[in-house]
Amino acid sequence: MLPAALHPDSLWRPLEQLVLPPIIRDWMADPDSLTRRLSRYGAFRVVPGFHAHAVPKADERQLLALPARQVALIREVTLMLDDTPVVAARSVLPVGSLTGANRSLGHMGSRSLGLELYKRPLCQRDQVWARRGSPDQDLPLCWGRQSRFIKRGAPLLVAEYFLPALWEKVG
Ligand SMILES: C=C(O[C@@H]1C=C(C(=O)O)C=C[C@H]1O)C(=O)O
Repeated sequence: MLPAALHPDSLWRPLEQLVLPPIIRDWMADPDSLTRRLSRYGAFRVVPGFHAHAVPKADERQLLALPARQVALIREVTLMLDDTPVVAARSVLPVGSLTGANRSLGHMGSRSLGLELYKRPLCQRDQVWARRGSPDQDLPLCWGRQSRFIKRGAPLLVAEYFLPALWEKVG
C-alpha cells in the first residue's frame, strides 16, 4: 500500500501545493538549469528520442492554452549521467514559439535545450507543476516536474521525470 503522497497522480498540481521530501523539493523547486546542476555530478549527456510535430496531450494543450488541433514540436530525450539515465524529459514547443531567434530551440539534437533557454536573453520559468507518475509504461513511478518557460516572449513546456537512479547519484 503506497503512502497517499506516493500514489500516481494523473493531474499536474502547482508545486507549492505538494508536500515533498526535502531533497525532492530542493531539485524540483530549483529555478536554475537542470543541465548545469546535473553536470556537477558526472559526465552529462542528452540522448534524443522522439522528435516530431504532433498534437500535444490534452493536459499539455491546457497548460499552454493551445487550441485543440494545433500541432507543436514534441522533443523527448533522456538525460544521462555517466551513461546512466537519470531524467526522462518531454518538451512541447508550439510552432509559433520557434520563430526568429527562437528557431534554434527546434534543432537542438543532442545539445541540451537548457543551454539555449539559460543563455541571454534569459528565459523565465513562470509556472511549475508537479506530479507522481511515470513518463511511459516502461519506466518506474517517479516525481515529475512540468515547467512553462517564456523565451523571447514565447511559451514552451518542459516536463522532467526524475528517475530513481538520480537520487542514488546525488543523494
Ligand atoms: C530546461 C533544461 O533543459 C534540459 C534539457 C532538455 C532537452 O535537451 O530536451 C530537457 C529537459 C531539461 O532538463 C535545463 O537544463 O534546465
